[in-house]
Amino acid sequence: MILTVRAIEDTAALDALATRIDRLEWRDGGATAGATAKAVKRNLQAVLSGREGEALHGDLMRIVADNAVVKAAAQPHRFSRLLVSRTEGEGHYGAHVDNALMGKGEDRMRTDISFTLFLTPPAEYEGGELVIHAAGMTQWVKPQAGEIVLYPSSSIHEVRPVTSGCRIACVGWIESWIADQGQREMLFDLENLRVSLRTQMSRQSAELLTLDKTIANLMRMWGRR
Ligand SMILES: O=C(O)CCC(=O)C(=O)O
Ligand SMILES: [Fe+2]
Repeated sequence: MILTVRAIEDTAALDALATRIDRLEWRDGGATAGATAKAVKRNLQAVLSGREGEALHGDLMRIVADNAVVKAAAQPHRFSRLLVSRTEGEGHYGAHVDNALMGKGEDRMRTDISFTLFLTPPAEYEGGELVIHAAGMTQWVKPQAGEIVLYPSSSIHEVRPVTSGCRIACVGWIESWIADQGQREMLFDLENLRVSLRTQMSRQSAELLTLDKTIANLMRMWGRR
């Protein structure tokens, strides 16, 4: 499942983030890629370790992790550290697969879902599409600024060369309670059904209680760290 979620609604909030990101220091993006991905990665990455960088990291994390649709679609157990990348002047990230395991020690995690929070309006740069090669079909995405694209970490994907302008994006990974993407999709469908039925009937109705029970029991059956 490839999903686009609107996460930042107002342009003032996007402008404020852009201003903060502008003040950060940038390094070669190759430093944070796995061995094979490094060879195809041509972009810059913000240093998020300073005081302002950490504050920004916290705010970006809240934008993603507190989003109700992200929660329902991804069933997150753990989030990776986020990266903020800048791609310009023919910069790109060639076809690659993300590392299956990331982080060290306590933070070691499996990557089930990859996501990109797009921070630049699409009219401000050419190219820079995120291209996801799912089984049997290829999807090109270049959404609005403030939208998050979630896609399976198991897919081959790439960022097309940015031929003019500059593309700023925030990327990260999720370890889900539900490792299997088919099971995750079924739970997401049921969750959406529940939200829609709640607008039509009482929460205490037998139908909604049965749905609550089924969702909870499927989570118990499929939920794994
Ligand atoms: O910038 C993007 O949209 C995706 C970046 C990516 O694939 C990665 O960092 O592994
Ligand atoms: Fe990637």
